[in-house]
Amino acid sequence: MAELVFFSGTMDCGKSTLALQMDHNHAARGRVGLIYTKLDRAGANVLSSRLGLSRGSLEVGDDLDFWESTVSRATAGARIDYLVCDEAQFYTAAQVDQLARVVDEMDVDVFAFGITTDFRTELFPGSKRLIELADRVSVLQVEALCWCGRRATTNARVVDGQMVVEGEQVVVGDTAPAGSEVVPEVEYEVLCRRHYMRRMTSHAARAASISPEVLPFDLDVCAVPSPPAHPSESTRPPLPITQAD
Ligand SMILES: Nc1ncnc2c1ncn2[C@@H]1O[C@H](COP(=O)(O)OP(=O)(O)O)[C@@H](O)[C@H]1O
Ligand SMILES: Cc1cn([C@H]2C[C@H](O)[C@@H](COP(=O)(O)O)O2)c(=O)[nH]c1=O
Repeated sequence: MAELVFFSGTMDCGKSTLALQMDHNHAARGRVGLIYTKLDRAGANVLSSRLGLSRGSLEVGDDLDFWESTVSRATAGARIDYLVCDEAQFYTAAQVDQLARVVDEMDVDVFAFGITTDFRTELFPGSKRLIELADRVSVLQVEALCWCGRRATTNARVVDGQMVVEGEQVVVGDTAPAGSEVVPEVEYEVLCRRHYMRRMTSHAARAASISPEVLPFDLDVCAVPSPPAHPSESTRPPLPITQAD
């Protein structure tokens, strides 16, 4: 029986890589699928992974009706066993309903991939509907890590070097590679919840650790360890929020 599965996680946890692997594995067994994505960083009609793999794909526009499109392809004689749907957080709730209908009425598997929450820690519309409707929600096993070494569960947006919590929900962008000198206008950084709440990006933590103003505080708290973090970090006293801003 076909399934609607939502593979979810933070940015940079391997979703697009898994999407390409799922397609590869199913195609290798003779199944026929369609690959969809929306607003991939690499441009329209491409599903790309940071591991360097990419594939041509169908671009999802707001006016795409997955049900109509799948029915018309099948009616024209195409065989469709599964749909791979990347960047599904950007899909509309109606499109997720259409995907569920494709699963239930056409027996086509739908493998959807996307981040759950935006830079404000609020659900994206597509992810919200997928969590509501999916047969399974699978959190990716590869954990993206916060700079402190804890598991990252949030996606912070950094504009001109400052973490922001207001703005447009959709701004296509990338996470900064470690040690990168070039700072784009908008980038993202995955953080653990506690450092998200304190607005403590790796850059802010590094700045705090070298600022003379933090000298009266426990410098160890402000130090920027290279992951994995010191195991005792979870027992350290919390940094005052004012220091993180
Ligand atoms: N140079 C590299 N060597 C090994 N793994 C890498 C490298 N670059 C990226 N990765 C892996 O790729 C993951 C990001 O994959 P990607 O599919 O682009 O993520 P997502 O779609 O979730 O944003 C990283 O978490 C890391 O595990
Ligand atoms: C948090 C957040 C992210 N985005 C964008 C940034 C990227 O283009 C994609 C996520 O892609 P990935 O393959 O999972 O890295 O989403 C956004 O538009 N708004 C946000 O709040």
